[in-house]
Amino acid sequence: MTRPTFDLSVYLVIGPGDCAGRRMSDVVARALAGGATLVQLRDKEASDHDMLALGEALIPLCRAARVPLIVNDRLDVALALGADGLHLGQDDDEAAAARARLGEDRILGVSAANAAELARVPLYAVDYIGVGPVFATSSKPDAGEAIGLEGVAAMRRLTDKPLVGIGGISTDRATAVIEAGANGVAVVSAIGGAEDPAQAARRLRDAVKDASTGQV
Ligand SMILES: Cc1ncc(COP(=O)(O)OP(=O)(O)O)c(N)n1
Ligand SMILES: Cc1nc(C(=O)O)sc1CCOP(=O)(O)O
Ligand SMILES: [Mg+2]
Repeated sequence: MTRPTFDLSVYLVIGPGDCAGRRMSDVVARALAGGATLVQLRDKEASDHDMLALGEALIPLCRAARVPLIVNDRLDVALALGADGLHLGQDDDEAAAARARLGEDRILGVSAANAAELARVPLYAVDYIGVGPVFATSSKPDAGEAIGLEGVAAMRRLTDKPLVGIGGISTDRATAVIEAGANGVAVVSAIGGAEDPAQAARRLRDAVKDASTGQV
């Protein structure tokens, strides 16, 4: 096994509570049909046991779409599930230790909102950086102050690592996030809360593609 290739363009971050009363697996299936390029299972309330069951429902969908499945926060669940990767924040497990347990064949992402947080990231150990909240969000009550597009641009100047913007990103705002220097957009409500998750994913993907081809 080698590290899965991954595409940050349209990164769906999702849990059962983010799906407007629908089954999470149905929403994820629709998002994948529309072109979501990466999926993260994120449920802050679930037990590890329940998280594992949720992940087991997503694995076949993601495998069929050849889209990596990332687990939020929980290294042991990611390993038990055979997930493709793990996402850690500044207050989660330490990234270098996580890399040692994950091995070289899984994707590891971390969050960093500014230069001070980036300085704490062992860049050699990580594959991408989640940057946010770019805009105000109601999907993460403990998110800090929005860093804005200037915050994304500042992070771009500080590192060559792949960056994915997160927080309050809609289709209308995706272009600006890419133009500010992100390689992709991570969203909860823009897809999870959309009436048509496939259409939402498709529109985000088109917006990211158009904005990316405009970059040098
Ligand atoms: C792609 C991506 N970027 C950032 C985050 C946020 O991670 P974290 O700061 O650990 O917050 P929680 O998601 O754990 O509440 C993310 N999950 N994904
Ligand atoms: C999971 C998460 N992390 C954030 C960060 O800033 O690190 S913001 C966020 C929630 C993003 O949800 P929505 O797309 O609905 O705004
Ligand atoms: Mg976390």
